[in-house]
Parts: sequence; structure tokens; C-alpha cells
Amino acid sequence: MRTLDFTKGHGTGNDFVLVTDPEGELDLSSEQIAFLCDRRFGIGADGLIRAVRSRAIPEGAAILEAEPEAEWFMDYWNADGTPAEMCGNGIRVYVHYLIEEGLVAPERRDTLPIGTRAGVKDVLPGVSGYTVDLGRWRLGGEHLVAAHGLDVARPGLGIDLGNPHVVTALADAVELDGLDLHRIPGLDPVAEHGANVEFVVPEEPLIKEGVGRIRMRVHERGVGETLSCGTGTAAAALAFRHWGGEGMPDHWRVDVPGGRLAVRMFATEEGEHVSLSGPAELVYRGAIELPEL
Ligand SMILES: N[C@@H](CCC[C@H](N)C(=O)O)C(=O)O
Repeated sequence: MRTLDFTKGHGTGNDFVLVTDPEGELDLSSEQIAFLCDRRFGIGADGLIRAVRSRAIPEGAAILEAEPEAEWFMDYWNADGTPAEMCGNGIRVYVHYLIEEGLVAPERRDTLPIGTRAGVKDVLPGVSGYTVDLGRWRLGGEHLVAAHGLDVARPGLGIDLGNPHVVTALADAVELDGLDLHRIPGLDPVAEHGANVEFVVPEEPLIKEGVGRIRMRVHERGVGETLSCGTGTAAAALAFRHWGGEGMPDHWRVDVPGGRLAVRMFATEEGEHVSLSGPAELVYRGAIELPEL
């Protein structure tokens, strides 16, 4: 058995095990990752983030050719041991971790470019949290979404933020609170690579002082229901703006069971980007015996 040092962190209750592996020497299997994320037998988390230098992981080495500044790569794994392209809460926690561990130099504390499987994302440390530019997004197809607690399947809109989402609007808070997300929502048609499924309702009023306000619950691909999903909140805000049409704001406040996140859409030379702002916390450090699974 090996001993693995780890740090536990979260962003609005979406929690992660973080491990440092600068030279890419830690060969964690999917089973070991699922063990570490298990809340009864392991540490417990929604996902695992390996801090690895971009040059030490094949996906990162490819990124470095275009973005030599992206020294660090967020190697993100869901709790079931499957890799994911992006994590909006995880990347804020990851940058906080890099800073606290002294893995990035103080003069690099402006915008930090981070390699991910969904390309390089710029993260900006702020006074009360971090803002990540999630980059370009794409509208996808329509699905019918079935979930326990809903009488009939509802329409859902596919949105790609590097990772896949399907967003469904519900009638009201009673319907949202009545959902049982222990079981995976059904999608028709099925999403080719699976999807994170967001259920959303408007707050009353929907728009206040130029800010759109919605509430969301999520079933994450590879995890189950989580207290928050950063890319999911961006997808939910984008879907609501799309459905609302003219007059919808570019600033959104999204309440999730674990807290509150801010989403903003803004123009860039390459087209519209969407950003996500919110807190990042590190809560404890420890060491665990890692079984050879
Ligand atoms: N919680 C994350 C998303 C993590 C990955 C997701 N489960 C997937 O498989 O795409 C977030 O904050 O964005």
C-alpha cells in the first residue's frame, strides 16, 4: 500500500480531493479514484483533481504548443472514476490550491491560464473568490427529460460548455424541491457521452436591477446529485436567456443548494464568452492508505 497526501476543498459545496503530482508520476486507476471519492470507504468527494504540469500529461503537452503560459493542468475525474473535460467549481478550487501550496509564483497571481481537457481557461483571483472565463459555448439539441417526482417528461435544451449539459425549466419551486435526483434522469434522445442535467426555476421577480435570478438543482454525470455545478449554472443561465429572448440580461445570479454563483456573458473578438464567479475553500489536509485496486 502507498500513502497518498491529499487536500479536501469545495466550491459552493461541490467537493473535491486534490492531490499534487507535478511530474505526472502518480498512476491512479479509475478504481482508486472511485475509492478515494467514496464517502463511506474513502475520503468522500464529488471528484478528484490531480495538480500536474501540462508538459507531464499528454492532453496538456498538446495545449502548451498553443498556450505556453498554461504551466498547470487540471486533471479532473468524476467520483465514479471517469474523466471529465471541465469543472467550473473545481477550477476555482484548483487555482486556490495552487496559490496556497506555493505552486504558482506570486507575480503570476493575476490571470492564471489553466490547461483542461476543454482547452485553456483563464482564472482571475478576486477579493471574495475567483472568476473563470469558461470561454465559448454552444447550443445543442432538444431532449425530453424524465425524472422521479415529475408527472411527465419535460423539454430540455442541450448546451455544451466543454462538458455536456441539458437544462430543463420547471414550473415552480414546489416542483423543483419535489424532485428525487437519487436516480439518473432519463434523456430522449440519449446524450452520446452522457450529460449533466440541470433543473431550473425563476426567482420572483426573474430580473431585478438588471440581474437575472434563477434557482437550480443538478444531477451530475459520473456523480449523482451534487450541491452545485459551476458549468451547470452557466448552462442554466444561458438557457434562460435563450428562452427569454430580447431584453434578457447578461448578468445572472444562480442559487444552488450549496450557495450562490454569478454568471456573466460578454463579447470577445472570437465571439461571446461566459464567465463564472464564486468562492473556493480548502477545508482539510490528510493522508490515506491507497489500496492496489
Ligand atoms: N461539478 C463540475 C462539473 C464536473 C464534471 C461533470 N460531472 C461532467 O462529467 O461533465 C462543475 O462545477 O462544473
